[in-house]
Amino acid sequence: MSFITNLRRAVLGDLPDFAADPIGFVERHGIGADVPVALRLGPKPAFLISHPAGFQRVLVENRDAYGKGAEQARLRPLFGEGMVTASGPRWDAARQAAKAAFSQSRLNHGLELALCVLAQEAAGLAQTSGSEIDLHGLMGRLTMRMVIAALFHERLEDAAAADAIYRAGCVAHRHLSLSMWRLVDLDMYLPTREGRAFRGAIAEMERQIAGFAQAPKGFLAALHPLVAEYGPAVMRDEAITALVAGFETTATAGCWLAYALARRPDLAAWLRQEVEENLPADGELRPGLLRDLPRTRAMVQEVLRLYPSAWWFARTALADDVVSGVAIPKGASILLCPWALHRRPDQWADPLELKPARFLEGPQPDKFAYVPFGAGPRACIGAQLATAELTALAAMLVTTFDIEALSGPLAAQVPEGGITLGAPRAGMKVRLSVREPLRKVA
Ligand code: HEM
Repeated sequence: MSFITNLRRAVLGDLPDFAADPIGFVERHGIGADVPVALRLGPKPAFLISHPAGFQRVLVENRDAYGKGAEQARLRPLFGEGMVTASGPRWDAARQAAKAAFSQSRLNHGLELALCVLAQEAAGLAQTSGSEIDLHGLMGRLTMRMVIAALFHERLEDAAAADAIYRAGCVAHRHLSLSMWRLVDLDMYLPTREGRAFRGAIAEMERQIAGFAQAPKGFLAALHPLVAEYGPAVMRDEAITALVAGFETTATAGCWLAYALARRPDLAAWLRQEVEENLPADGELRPGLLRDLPRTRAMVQEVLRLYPSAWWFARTALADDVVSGVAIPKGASILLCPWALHRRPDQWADPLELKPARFLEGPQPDKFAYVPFGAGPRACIGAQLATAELTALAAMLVTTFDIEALSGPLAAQVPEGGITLGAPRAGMKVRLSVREPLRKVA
């Protein structure tokens, strides 16, 4: 090895290897490991965790010894002190307020609006029946509108506003993915093009959220006690947090779900039969119906097993600990990796096969072997919403369209592996052709 290579390795550790091929890196190091794997990501020690007992220890058993430390600093310009980045009493208060927002009745109303948006978008897609579509762009625009409808009870019918907030979400997400493994995020300090674009995206989201906050509904209305305690910036921080946490994760899952259905017409037909048997006479999807579609939900669960949008998430050790016999020093970074966990052959029969029926039959997986939404007190607040939205999306797709995959086999698709899993860099293309008369548009 040359002097430069040695120096680079001494300073950056495993970072260059990780950044060059993130998915390959965690597969090589993580799948099958029964203890935390020591890594060096920059100057700090780090550990990759991809076994159930490790998730259990860090997220539940000894959770007070792990915090959302340095890893979250990169998110602060965007999320401020929102729920993802906050800790202590501020986090506690936000979580309580959000629980009220996600109560069954509030959620149902938001979901009804999200389903109207889905029906509208399906009608739009039907007009271009037979054309080639890139799934990531389609799902991004669709889920941004659905999440805004579900959370803020706004249908965002103005196409220019919908486009602007979608683009802002993409820029913000891309910046977080690019800066994630840099030792210093210079874009935050220098007048670079990237930095300007990121700040512009934040400003656009703030502008639209300020508009929604003028007559707060849904999630924003539930934040009142928090605003009274912590001041008006809470509204901005929590709304951007929920929007960004909820949009790209759901879009990524929607992409893999649609592509999986395209590659597996047998599964699409299996789902279609279930949905058609349960759809009311007017053919409209409603929130209550989504609970009665076990096959469709199992498909969503299986897609989130093989393609978990949150394919890794991080903690910082706040105290020394021992995880499965390995000493974890205070200050170490912990990478928890659902991608590697969900593909363990000791936990899943045929782990690389898409088999939704595994969630309907036979023994269910260890609680800590399946964590697409995390676990413990900081598990995803939007899990129920995301599952409902994805179930509705699958139901709409199989009953409305024939989906033809144009980008090759599912197993050959390698996700980008940024801050969320993402789609392959080259995109995933499909052709959507209308199957039958469209459902009524709300
Ligand atoms: C398929 C879609 C989604 C996936 C896979 C997902 C996954 C996750 C995961 C794994 C965590 C835990 C991260 C950690 O422990 O560090 C999390 C947290 C969170 N998610 Fe989601 N999420 C999704 C959709 C949503 C939606 C729709 C919302 C909108 C409300 C949302 C809001 C949040 C928030 C606010 C947190 C932070 C919770 C806390 O720290 O207390 N997520 N999500």
